[in-house]
Amino acid sequence: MRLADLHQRLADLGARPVHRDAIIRAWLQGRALADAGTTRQKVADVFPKSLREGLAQLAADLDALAVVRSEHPGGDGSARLLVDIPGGQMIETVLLPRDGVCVSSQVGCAVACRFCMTGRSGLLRQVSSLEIAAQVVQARRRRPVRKVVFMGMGEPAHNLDNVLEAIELLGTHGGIGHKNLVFSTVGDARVFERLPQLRVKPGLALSLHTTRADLREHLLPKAPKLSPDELMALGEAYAREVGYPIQVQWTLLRGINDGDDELEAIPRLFAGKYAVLNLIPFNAMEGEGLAGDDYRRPDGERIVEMVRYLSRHGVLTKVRNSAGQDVDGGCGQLRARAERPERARRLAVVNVGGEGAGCRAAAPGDAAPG
Ligand SMILES: C[S@@+](CC[C@H](N)C(=O)[O-])C[C@H]1O[C@@H](n2cnc3c(N)ncnc32)[C@H](O)[C@@H]1O
Ligand code: SF4
Repeated sequence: MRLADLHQRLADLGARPVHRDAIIRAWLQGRALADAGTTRQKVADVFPKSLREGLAQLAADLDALAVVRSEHPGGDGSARLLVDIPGGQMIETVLLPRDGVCVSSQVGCAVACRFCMTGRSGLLRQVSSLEIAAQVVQARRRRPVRKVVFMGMGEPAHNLDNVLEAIELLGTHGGIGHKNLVFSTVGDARVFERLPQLRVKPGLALSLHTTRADLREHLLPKAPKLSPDELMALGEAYAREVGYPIQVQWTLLRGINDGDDELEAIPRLFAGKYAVLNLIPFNAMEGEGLAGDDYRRPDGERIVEMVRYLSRHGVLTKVRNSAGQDVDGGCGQLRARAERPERARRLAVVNVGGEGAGCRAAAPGDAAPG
């Protein structure tokens, strides 16, 4: 369901724009639709009878957009939700520490990054704007939400209309600060055209992973063929326009993008740019045929060394640990496990202890970089 469908539905029930907006606000804030006014009495006073009578069914239909199948609390204060969406598909939504939520924008993903579980299946289905918003609603029913990061399953640039509609909705009626909406992408020309035109301009996280164009083409085989230099230039223009820095994402793969060559090239790439660097230690799972069979994360000492070197050379660098690693923290892993119960018993999460992939425990914008 998209916003136009909801508007039509409310109009058919006799809602005037002011009623419609009050109902959408109540929904996005995780309140009952019947509490859209300040009191039930007030709703009864101001809403037409047809609308009052239709609210229960509408609430049920909105609830069906994202149904929490199971909750998996992590030791770090996060919780992974396995969520059913209409049509028999499952997605992951992650409640982050410090009032954040990480939402999924697609079931599967066509970019096929070699280190990502979600990319293994290819694209299975787009997640609609209201299904994205419904993930935030589910989060708000559990805890306060002040930040929404699009770092769950899927590539937001490949579902742009739905993601941008969700961003506009969350940044207006949803009451989320614009820079606290974080659009995470491998980079796509359409993103850099469309984001500046939005009323609600989100923060931008750019999944770069390397300074080398050839390595990037290998790691992200179906990402648009924009070089790291081009991506940084496009990100820089957006960051200057909106006034908040690009968050450059770098999934750390031992022996692949953690070498001295990258360390020397990163400060050159970042020189003069309004950007911060998030190093994300690779999150792996055991088991044949699962993402990351060939990858490892660097050891802790190397990661510390990298942060020190980069900080000394003027790059604001943070290590971003994923939320809920003790519960299949890598993006798409919980879903994969749920879809393969017979295999699940043979699997074990390799990297436990609060580090890994997908949704950051400390989401971009959460803490001062450096
Ligand atoms: C799951 S993606 C979703 C958003 C978007 N498709 C993107 O790539 O930016 C969010 C982040 O998770 C990271 N990621 C995916 N799989 C990972 C893994 N196994 N370990 C660490 N980070 C991972 C990606 O590199 C990306 O920066
Ligand atoms: S990292 Fe992002 S773009 Fe790459 S496959 Fe996973 S979800 Fe898709």
